[in-house]
Amino acid sequence: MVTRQPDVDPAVAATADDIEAMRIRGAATIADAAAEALSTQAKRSDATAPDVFERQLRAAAKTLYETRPTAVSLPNALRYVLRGMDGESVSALRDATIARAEEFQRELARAQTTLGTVGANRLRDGDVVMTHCHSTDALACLEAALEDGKEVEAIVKETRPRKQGHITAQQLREWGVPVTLIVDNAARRYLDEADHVLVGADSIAADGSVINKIGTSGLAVNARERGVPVMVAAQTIKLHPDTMTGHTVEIEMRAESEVVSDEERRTITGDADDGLVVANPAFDVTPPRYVDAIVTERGQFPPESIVTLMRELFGEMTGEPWEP
Ligand SMILES: O=P(O)(O)OC[C@H]1O[C@H](OP(=O)(O)O)[C@H](O)[C@@H]1O
Repeated sequence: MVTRQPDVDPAVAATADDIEAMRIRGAATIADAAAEALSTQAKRSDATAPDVFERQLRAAAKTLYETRPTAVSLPNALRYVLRGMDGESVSALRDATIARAEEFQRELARAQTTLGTVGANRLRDGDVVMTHCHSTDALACLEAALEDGKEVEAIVKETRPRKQGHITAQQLREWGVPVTLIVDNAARRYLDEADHVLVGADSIAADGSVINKIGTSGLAVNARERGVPVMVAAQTIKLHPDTMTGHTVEIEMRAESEVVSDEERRTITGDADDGLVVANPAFDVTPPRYVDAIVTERGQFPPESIVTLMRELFGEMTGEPWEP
């Protein structure tokens, strides 16, 4: 459970729980939900003084921030909305915050659509695309290619331990795309049939490293060895400004229950039940040399040049998202 801050609306706390438990998941979807939650906090605030209203909003932001550490879209969303919290009275602050959250959500949706058209330009009619996990940014590229009348096929990696590849497969089948679902271990074999690897990102570091679902880096290394280009679909909300000042991106470690059941654990360890560590990192880091292009709503970039865009969009940012 997320640490509760005082004065946080129950609806905000519920959103935080949903993000933590991954009922709400995917970097862009988390950002959208966080903006929505801040808007809800603003609408429902019982504050009668501006400083109390602001304190409540910052407490809500901190509660949301503490859910999951890796996807930078979450703090970027919180910062964006809180920077619009402007006004001399509670009602002015409320209106400004709600309007800012709506603006953020609108821009988020627009960015994904624009990114999709850029990514689709990299895909040719008849291409086979290998995917990893479930990324709405990556799927936007495929959707735009389909809208352009291109026929594409997909090889979808299952993506252990949570099997989010199934969500990708379901979406692609709804769009009529032929799908071959494979276990993660079959990826290298099937790369011979793929024209592209297409993945999303939870964070992009200043050096162009891509932080995405565990297994992305191994896939990218194998793709390079096989000569298959790796395309990362990531809105600029995924750019991690703190990495410009030397900070690293924290990799979330998740519960062992996602990997083994209690029964499986007992089978392995017997009654002793010690000496077994189950490690479950949710993400890994793909170095820029294995990535061919980062596709954003501002166009596509070689990973090494992404820092230029990062500086232009974010400047040198410091401090926690909820700090003024
Ligand atoms: O923003 P979109 O492209 O939807 O997703 C980006 C990334 O977020 C997901 O993380 P998780 O499932 O929340 O752990 C996956 O790693 C995916 O590639």
